[in-house]
Amino acid sequence: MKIGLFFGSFNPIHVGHLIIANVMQDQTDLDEVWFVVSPQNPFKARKTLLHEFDRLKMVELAIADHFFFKASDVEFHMPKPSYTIDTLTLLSEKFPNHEFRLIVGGDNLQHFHKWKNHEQILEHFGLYVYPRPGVDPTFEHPNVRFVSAPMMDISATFVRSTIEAGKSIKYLLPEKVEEYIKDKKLYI
Ligand SMILES: Nc1ncnc2c1ncn2[C@@H]1O[C@H](COP(=O)(O)OP(=O)(O)OP(=O)(O)O)[C@@H](O)[C@H]1O
Ligand SMILES: O=C(O)c1ccc[n+]([C@@H]2O[C@H](COP(=O)([O-])O)[C@@H](O)[C@H]2O)c1
Repeated sequence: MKIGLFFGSFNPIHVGHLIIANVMQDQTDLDEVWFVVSPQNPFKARKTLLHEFDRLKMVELAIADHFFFKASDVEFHMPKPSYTIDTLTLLSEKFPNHEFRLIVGGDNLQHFHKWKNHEQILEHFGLYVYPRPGVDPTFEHPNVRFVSAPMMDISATFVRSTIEAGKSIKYLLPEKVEEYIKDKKLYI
């Protein structure tokens, strides 16, 4: 099978992530999308980062009813920060019958040249890119595929700041995730 690996901090998962995954699974040759929750992005500060167990739980709640989506905690058992090439290598060894591609938002292309062994990622795996407002990624490589789909101006940063401001996050993420955040009093 051809698997799209959707790596992310998912702090928290929001409807943007779900729409991206659905477009990738439904409109490309990807059979499944696996959401890989990264404990620590090498480029991001830890300040507002929730514990990875909470982030994984929210991903699981969000995708529970989608047959072709899966959640992965593979990076929880690996050294931190989370370098994508190391995870790709491990997953390829573990699942030799699957072909893996990376799903990324256009913003990630801007700094992609700084990722660990990025040439290897391009050569052996390749990227499926979802457009993101405010970024105009000019990146030419035979293994980089731009998927044309509606842009969404939503981010986990916006979700967190909305919660902090005491405003409603209804419709920004699935109801079950909203309930989890409220029950556990997260991001306040
Ligand atoms: N609205 C969006 N449009 C396109 N790509 C997105 C969007 N939101 C998230 N992504 C992509 O999803 C992946 C995981 O992103 P991440 O979990 O960091 O979400 P985020 O909303 O960008 O978070 P934050 O605001 O905390 O930086 C990344 O590849 C990112 O580019
Ligand atoms: O491998 C790298 O060098 C690398 C550099 C920056 C980001 N990443 C990964 O890219 C993914 C997207 O990160 P984020 O925080 O934007 O969701 C996440 O899994 C990070 O670990 C990976």
